[in-house]
Amino acid sequence: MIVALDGIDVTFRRAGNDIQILNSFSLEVDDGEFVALAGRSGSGKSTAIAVAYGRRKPDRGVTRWGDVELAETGEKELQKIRKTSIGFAAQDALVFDDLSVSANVKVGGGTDERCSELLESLGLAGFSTMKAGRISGGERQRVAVARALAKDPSLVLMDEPTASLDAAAAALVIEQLCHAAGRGAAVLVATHDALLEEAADRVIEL
Ligand SMILES: Nc1ncnc2c1ncn2[C@@H]1O[C@H](COP(=O)(O)OP(=O)(O)OP(=O)(O)O)[C@@H](O)[C@H]1O
Repeated sequence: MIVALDGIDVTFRRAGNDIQILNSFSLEVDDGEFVALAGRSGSGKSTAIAVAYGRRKPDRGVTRWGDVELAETGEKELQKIRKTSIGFAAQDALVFDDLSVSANVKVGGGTDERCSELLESLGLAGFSTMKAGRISGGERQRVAVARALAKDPSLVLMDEPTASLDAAAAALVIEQLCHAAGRGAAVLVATHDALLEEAADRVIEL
């Protein structure tokens, strides 16, 4: 599902001043395309991902998922589309400590088979019955990635999905992102990771 941001402005108020983070920012990610959103810390990458997911309403500009314009669509309908078609992992992705690793992935939907396959591909097969509260930060990050991909979404939006990972674990995540684009999903990922930028079809600098 193509995601398009068109002429987006976002301004935050800080210490009594308005700071414009996004200024007429536009991007479009096509089906089957893997795009990395790069830029220095504080440049607005997370903000752009939040706008693309409809988590943050821009001050100006239009966001579209396919032919759905977010500002003109009710929250209930947006929620339905998110549930069926969008795989999202925030920078601080929520992992439920009291659920097992596999139950955490199943929260994202998808078949049991697909969830197991993702755990395997992301190097987590040995952890599937463990409570998520007992696994490491990097393992939690991969659980969040697996959950976002479990339903084979047609749009993938992630914020720094390899930030807590070493190169070997990051490579597993990157491979799954390439795989998602390969089966036709639009993939947009905010990142600082040079390996991820290298793997992307296109890098947009903020
Ligand atoms: N709700 C908010 N209120 C005020 N300022 C905010 C808010 N959210 C973000 N900002 C500011 O907007 C700027 C952009 O933030 P954002 O998180 O989008 O950057 P980023 O490029 O993702 O950074 P990083 O690479 O460090 O994660 C930062 O200076 C941040 O402090």
